[in-house]
Amino acid sequence: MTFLAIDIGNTRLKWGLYDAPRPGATLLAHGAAFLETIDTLADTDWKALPAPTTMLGCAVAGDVVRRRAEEQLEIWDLEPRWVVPTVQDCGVINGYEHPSRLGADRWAALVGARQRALADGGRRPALVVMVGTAVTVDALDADGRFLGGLILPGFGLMLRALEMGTAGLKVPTGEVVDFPRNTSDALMSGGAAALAGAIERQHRRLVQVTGASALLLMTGGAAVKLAPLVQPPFEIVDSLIFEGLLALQSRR
Ligand SMILES: Nc1ncnc2c1ncn2[C@@H]1O[C@H](COP(=O)(O)OP(=O)(O)OP(=O)(O)O)[C@@H](O)[C@H]1O
Ligand SMILES: CC(C)(CO)[C@@H](O)C(=O)NCCC(=O)O
Ligand SMILES: [K+]
Repeated sequence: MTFLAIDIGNTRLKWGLYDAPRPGATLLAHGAAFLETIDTLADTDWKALPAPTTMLGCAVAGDVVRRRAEEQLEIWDLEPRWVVPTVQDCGVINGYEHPSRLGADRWAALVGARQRALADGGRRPALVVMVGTAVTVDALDADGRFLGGLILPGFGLMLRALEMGTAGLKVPTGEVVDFPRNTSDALMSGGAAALAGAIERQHRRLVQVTGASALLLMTGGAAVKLAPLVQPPFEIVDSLIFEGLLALQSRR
């Protein structure tokens, strides 16, 4: 009963093949592909994979990209299924004004975070941070209620905006440092400080509002860039979205 989890973001498609569709399943194989290259997955990364029995994905890059992914899935006898956020699932209550308009990746990550909070005794709120093309900072209280969250530009979008809107800010990628003394480091550190500040602020608010010490879980390709700056103790969980997809699939 193998299970394929897919996360289509705005930059890359990430996939993971598990030995079963349930939390705690073993990851058998995984990979990532930039959206420009996903049309070759069936002929490359997926070609020699054992056929998945079921799949569940979250896709936030639009219908066209999702359909391109579905074409690649045709090598297997598989019904493509995609997450649509609901009012409640797997112990998470969706507080969005229009629950289905919440990003499916955010919903999956919240479900994954709730699984971890429950494993941790269940009485801790959690702040769920995804650092991808866009950055999201989502708050979950101790009862699994999604209180709401922020959407910010990711590193790439921030840098591109500064590049496009100025004459003199076209420079190579820099490092995150406290007091930058060249343009590259100033840009990279500025972006990192903006994101770290938002994360710390939401974490502080969540602790104030819930009166409990909140878990801080970070995921996404660029989460490691923030690690040196973020003050509250945090855990980087690369597979957070996949963990949510496993939980969502297991209760169907
Ligand atoms: N020149 C750059 N310098 C530093 N960071 C960059 C640059 N270009 C892009 N990035 C950042 O790298 C990250 C993209 O990494 P990655 O593809 O691993 O993210 P991701 O989690 O797969 O994103 P998504 O899920 O949105 O597709 C984004 O945060 C992006 O903003
Ligand atoms: C915010 C992103 C881009 C993060 O990947 C995605 O979750 C998305 O497109 N969300 C839809 C809008 C929303 O979540 O309010
Ligand atoms: K993402």
